[in-house]
Amino acid sequence: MAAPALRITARLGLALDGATAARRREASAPVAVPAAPWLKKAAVRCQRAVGAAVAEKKDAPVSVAQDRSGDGGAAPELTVVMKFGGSSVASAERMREVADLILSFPEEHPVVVLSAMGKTTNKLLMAGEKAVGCGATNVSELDELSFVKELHLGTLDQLGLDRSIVCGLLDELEQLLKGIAMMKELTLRTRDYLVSFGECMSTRIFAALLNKIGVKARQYDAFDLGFITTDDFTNADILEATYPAVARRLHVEWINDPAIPIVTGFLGKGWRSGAITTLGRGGSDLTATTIGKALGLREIQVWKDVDGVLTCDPNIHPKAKPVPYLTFDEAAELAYFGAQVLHPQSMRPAREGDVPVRVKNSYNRRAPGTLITKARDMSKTVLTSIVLKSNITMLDIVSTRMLGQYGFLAKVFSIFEDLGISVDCVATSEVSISLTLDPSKLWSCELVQHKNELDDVIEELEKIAVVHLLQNRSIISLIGNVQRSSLILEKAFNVLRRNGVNVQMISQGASKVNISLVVHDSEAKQCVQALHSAFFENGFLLEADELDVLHDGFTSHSNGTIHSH
Ligand SMILES: Nc1ncnc2c1ncn2[C@@H]1O[C@H](COP(=O)(O)OP(=O)(O)O)[C@@H](O)[C@H]1O
Ligand SMILES: N[C@@H](CC(=O)OP(=O)(O)O)C(=O)O
Repeated sequence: MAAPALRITARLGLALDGATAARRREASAPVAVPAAPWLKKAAVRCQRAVGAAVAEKKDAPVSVAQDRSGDGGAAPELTVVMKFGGSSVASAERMREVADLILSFPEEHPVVVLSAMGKTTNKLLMAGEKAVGCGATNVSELDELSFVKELHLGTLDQLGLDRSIVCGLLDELEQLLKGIAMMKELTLRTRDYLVSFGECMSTRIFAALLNKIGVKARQYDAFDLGFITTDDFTNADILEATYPAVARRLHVEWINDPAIPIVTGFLGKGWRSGAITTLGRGGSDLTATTIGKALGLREIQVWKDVDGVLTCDPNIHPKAKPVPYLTFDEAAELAYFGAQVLHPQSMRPAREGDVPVRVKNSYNRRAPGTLITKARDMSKTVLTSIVLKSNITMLDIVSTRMLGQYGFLAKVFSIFEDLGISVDCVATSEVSISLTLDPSKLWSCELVQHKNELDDVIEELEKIAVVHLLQNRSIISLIGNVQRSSLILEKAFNVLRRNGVNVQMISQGASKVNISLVVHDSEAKQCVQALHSAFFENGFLLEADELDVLHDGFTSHSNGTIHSH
């Protein structure tokens, strides 16, 4: 396709209203908080319990929880959010490590947000899918149900905690799966209820662990804490009412009875249905940033299993390295365009509340991680990170000139709006539009599988245009300083040309941090690897000063040339 004359990038997140009959799961009984006070005595017990578990590890010094109330009087303010993802709390040992990690910051008064343990969410989803076809009597035998039971009960046993902490939830889970088997149906609403068990159990176990070692903790289900969302099951958006509700509840209970809040990530309550909703896969990051904004905290820490946001997905390129600083815009763009490390919407509350986000490694706590803030010095920045989003559907739409340019663009986008389909990248010329469709709004399956939705779009578009459907495409996003776009593009296209890759669409975001290139799926990984080598491994970025000179020379002398590095 010829390169379009004018390029814009647009995102249309289109909400589907899922008003359904109200039904809500009863909030589970809160974890009992032992009488042990939030005081120095607790520190001694913490040292014994947690210290014993990790004392031999040289890189994980145990610092003991101090008297966090300072003068022993009024509770100090909550200071940070610490969010731990599934990989950070995947086992009893990991839970102990995370408890130790939290206690190693005695000066902090954290709100803790947890995801489900390990791969629990995937297992629950798989159990649900299988239950649809297996018959109610066979539900108890489902491997995935056994896995989830064994993981949680085994973890309680290893931590010396009472199995009753999750028994009620496990019974309820089995009942739900039997219900799915009887109905032979798994709706989006039921999926959310189903996966909620993961976070409900991990937080209860972790709160009980902290309480056992003498650190007062209080478990909260986000759907009871004040997380109010749209009723878009599996991909709900957080509503404004959430912020004051969450702030009030956490603040008042902390002041009256200081105990570390342990909050379920990922979950909310639909404002119309009153049912449990989820915030999209990886949504616990969004839970954390929402709490950070609600309470106006000093920092939001997102603890992962990598040393921060990396220059690319480490599964694509093992030489990916940590990016020390990012802006909210860069991080949002990176997440939106497919970097699994952060939830796409998670930067929004942090940016609105201007609360810095730190991405850290719970397996390597000394690593500095990535600090994400509103602004940073971009003067030496060329490229920050390369992101790949695969299995994308692309549409080339060429006007049949039945409409003027304005009418054409408006009509095309109104078709997507009416059908509730999100658009990722757009490149336009006067009479044509190329765009990619965003599969991320859909739950673990790609848009291309939703044949009817696509057929409807194409049928509507064909009333005003000639439409070509191009599947199995990938978007490679170059996140960086788009003020240096000529330099980035020159280098990128050199690499792509050397690798014989034909770029099918190019789009530069208005946010000035992202250039997106669309290539065929089959070439995409190899492209990212070659681009990573060129930009990050051959001293290219170390020559930023030199690039400055070249860049300035280029802009001030229009006939100047930039040498390929
Ligand atoms: N640019 C990137 N930087 C860091 N990690 C990335 C990137 N792209 C993909 N990843 C993947 O994201 C994973 C961390 O995100 P995630 O699994 O959601 O963490 P958690 O479950 O701990 O919240 C890493 O293990 C890594 O494989
Ligand atoms: N457990 C949910 C929510 C989440 O945020 O998980 P994680 O932090 O492990 O990506 C999921 O798997 O999507």
